[in-house]
Amino acid sequence: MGKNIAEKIFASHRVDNPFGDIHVIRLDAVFCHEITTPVAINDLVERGLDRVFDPAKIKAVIDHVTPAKDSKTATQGKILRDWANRHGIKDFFDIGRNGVCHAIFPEKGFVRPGYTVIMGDSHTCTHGAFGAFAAGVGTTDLEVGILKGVCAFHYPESIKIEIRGSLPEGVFAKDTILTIIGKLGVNGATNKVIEFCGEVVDNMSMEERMTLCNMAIEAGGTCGICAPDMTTVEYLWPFISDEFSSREDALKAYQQYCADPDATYAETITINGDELVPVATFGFKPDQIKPVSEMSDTRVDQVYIGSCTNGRIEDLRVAASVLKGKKIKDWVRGIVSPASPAIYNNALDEGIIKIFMDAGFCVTNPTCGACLGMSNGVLAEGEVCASTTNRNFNGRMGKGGTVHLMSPASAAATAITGYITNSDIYQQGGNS
Ligand SMILES: CC(C)[C@H](C(=O)O)[C@@H](O)C(=O)O
Ligand code: SF4
Repeated sequence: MGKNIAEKIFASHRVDNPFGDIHVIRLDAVFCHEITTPVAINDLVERGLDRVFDPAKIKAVIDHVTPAKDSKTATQGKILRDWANRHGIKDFFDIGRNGVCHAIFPEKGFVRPGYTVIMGDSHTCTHGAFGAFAAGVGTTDLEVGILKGVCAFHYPESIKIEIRGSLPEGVFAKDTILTIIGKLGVNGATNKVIEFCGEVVDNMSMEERMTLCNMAIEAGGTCGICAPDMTTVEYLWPFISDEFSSREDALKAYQQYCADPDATYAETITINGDELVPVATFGFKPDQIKPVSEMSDTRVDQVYIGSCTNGRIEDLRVAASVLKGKKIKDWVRGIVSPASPAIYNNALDEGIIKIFMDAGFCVTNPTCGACLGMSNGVLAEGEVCASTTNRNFNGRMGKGGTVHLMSPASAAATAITGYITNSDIYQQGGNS
């Protein structure tokens, strides 16, 4: 019987099947950040197990609150930093070189098709964009991963989501995934892998695929996943050109992880890309969505552009194309956090940072910060934020605050009017 992508990855990484549907798989990478890994480190130290399975396969970054805002966050950073130094973890990204984990790790070429990756972070599903099985885990799994390089999973069933046709002008990967979550509901993919396919996905850049996979967890999915293709190979080529004699060879090797034509799925959903419109969330769950055009009476206090969902260069480019030559509304606080130093640098070189600043945005260093209401843009009670992030939970960006999730284009248009606004009003041009 044919296999889907996750089944192929499990088949090639399985080291044990101790009972039932529990499968122990070998890990190609364990990613770490300063919020969840210190808990695991302290526990391992206390148990006399202060070891790592392979320092080259562990990648660590201080990203959630950086620069540290208080003693507590400084200590969390210190625990991660000391641990990385003590174990010779070379891929450790500290202040000045750090960025949001799910932006910086792919950018460094750390994720490849067919890889298995865990991290103590729910948006680890982002890395499935590369045709990898990447899942967020809790402290115990993280400790086992760090020590032994393995992780136990329930054998995952997959939901296939085929997005046909093409996206209309002004509709983006973010609108697509929000619409999908709206259809699935926040528990619609619980413990399942969401395999995205179809013409729309085939035509997406790696950044757009990351936006898609990033929010799989918001429908309960263990991982989002896209089949590796030439777009994947092109993105990875600077990192893999020593391994393969040509891009075609790389593609051939990676295609072993594409789904078989007769693969089976728990469910198959077909979406017509041509029918999608710009959407935003209302309420406190990511499946509560409405067309942006129906939300024009929602006034916002803050607009945030950043995060592992939409803080990449293509996101900043599209937002800047909306903002160029305009000023944001006087009552709006605009904040943009490029998700990594490379993104920040590119945005500087392309004149994007200047466009943001001229429009009245504050530009922060690369960090999660405002996304989870920890720093650099926390909301006050009763305030409303239009945000390119992935969670609109009650109080997410600050106690008593409300978050409306949307694309960078919609967020930029909203900053200009001060009310939730469709970028159509300002933007003529491409979909990039
Ligand atoms: C801090 C971390 C545990 C958390 C997560 O896992 O998602 C954070 O990244 C978030 O987005 O809320
Ligand atoms: S940017 Fe937001 S969602 Fe992404 S890892 Fe950081 S806190 Fe979590």
